[in-house]
Amino acid sequence: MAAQAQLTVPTDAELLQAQADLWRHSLYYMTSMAFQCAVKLGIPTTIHGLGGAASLPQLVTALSLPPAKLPYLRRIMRLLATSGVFATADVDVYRLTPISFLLLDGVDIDGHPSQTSVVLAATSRHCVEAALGLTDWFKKDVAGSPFEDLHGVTLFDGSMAEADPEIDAVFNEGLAAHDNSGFLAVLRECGDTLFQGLDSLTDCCGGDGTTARSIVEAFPQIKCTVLDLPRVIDNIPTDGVVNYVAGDMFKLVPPAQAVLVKLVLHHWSDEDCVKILAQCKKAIPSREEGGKVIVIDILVDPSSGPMHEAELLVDVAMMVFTNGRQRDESDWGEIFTKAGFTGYNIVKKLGARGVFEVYP
Ligand SMILES: C[S@@+](CC[C@H](N)C(=O)[O-])C[C@H]1O[C@@H](n2cnc3c(N)ncnc32)[C@H](O)[C@@H]1O
Repeated sequence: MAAQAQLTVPTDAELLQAQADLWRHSLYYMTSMAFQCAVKLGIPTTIHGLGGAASLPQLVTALSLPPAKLPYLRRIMRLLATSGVFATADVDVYRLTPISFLLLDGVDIDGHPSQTSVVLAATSRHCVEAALGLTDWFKKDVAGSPFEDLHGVTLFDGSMAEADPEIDAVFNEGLAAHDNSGFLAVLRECGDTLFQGLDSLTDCCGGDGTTARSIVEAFPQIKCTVLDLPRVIDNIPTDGVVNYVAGDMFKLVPPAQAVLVKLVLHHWSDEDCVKILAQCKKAIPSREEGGKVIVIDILVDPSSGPMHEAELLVDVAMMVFTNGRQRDESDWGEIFTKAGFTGYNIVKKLGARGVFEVYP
């Protein structure tokens, strides 16, 4: 007879806590949907327009909602205030928090463009349906992500744009808003270590050149080149500040003293990361001549407290939506070694992101 595990019966207090935790885990999506609803209604921007704090009746009027919806709005706002999206200033009065500051339409806060499109993309029907397909996907022997398996298209490539240009635009807007945020903090916290003394830099997958332009602004001596796919580069007007090169990072990375790879590698499998980094290595001189690759990407770190849950959520999101993953230090060390690098240094952990220098 198979051995039966000995069950230790939980205490009453533990069982009551377990029931509450079970509700939380089963209903977390209510927070996501309430969050999406607040963004779609434009509540952060409306509170901002009302001077930074607003009562429920003020919100109902400003948003042109039926007055009978006020008690329902109260319940949504109460949940979102408990989750830190808003704060309560007084009874039934809400104000903005750092999260809702990131959701103001058309307001760029210290280089963080509005993140509304990130919320709309992440909570879109396409993404939620892909997550609902996780169980079926596990049972099938397929190579692509649950998103590809369900929708038959790959996120962020031409196939998505062809199948549904409208949602593709939301995803790309969300990606740009996400990736362009926080770079001024990198410049402030470790700009000198990373960029002082460099004469040239290639931003590999640098998109529209936003990052490269802020580097040149802070370090005008650096000759900056942005590499991206022809379909991206062909739509960028030349600006005289940065040199734009259309190409494929799997074939050639334009040579420079340093190559920057920011929020790129987490979209790719380990095998592809090794190929990309090997091309980056070919583009730079020896370590003695100052050659290095700067990698800025998510660094999963169990000691990062509440940040760690976010790191794990974006890891599973990568698994559901793409073929990429988030990596801990040993994962990063392994792909750096496999790509032929001799060492690396973690210059700083900024939020969930690690800033690495990787040496040839
Ligand atoms: C996640 S974004 C990069 C974000 C950017 N480094 C930033 O921090 O703002 C991905 C970019 O990689 C580009 N890309 C994808 N495949 C590429 C390839 N094979 N060669 C060059 N660029 C590529 C895409 O066009 C897109 O602009």
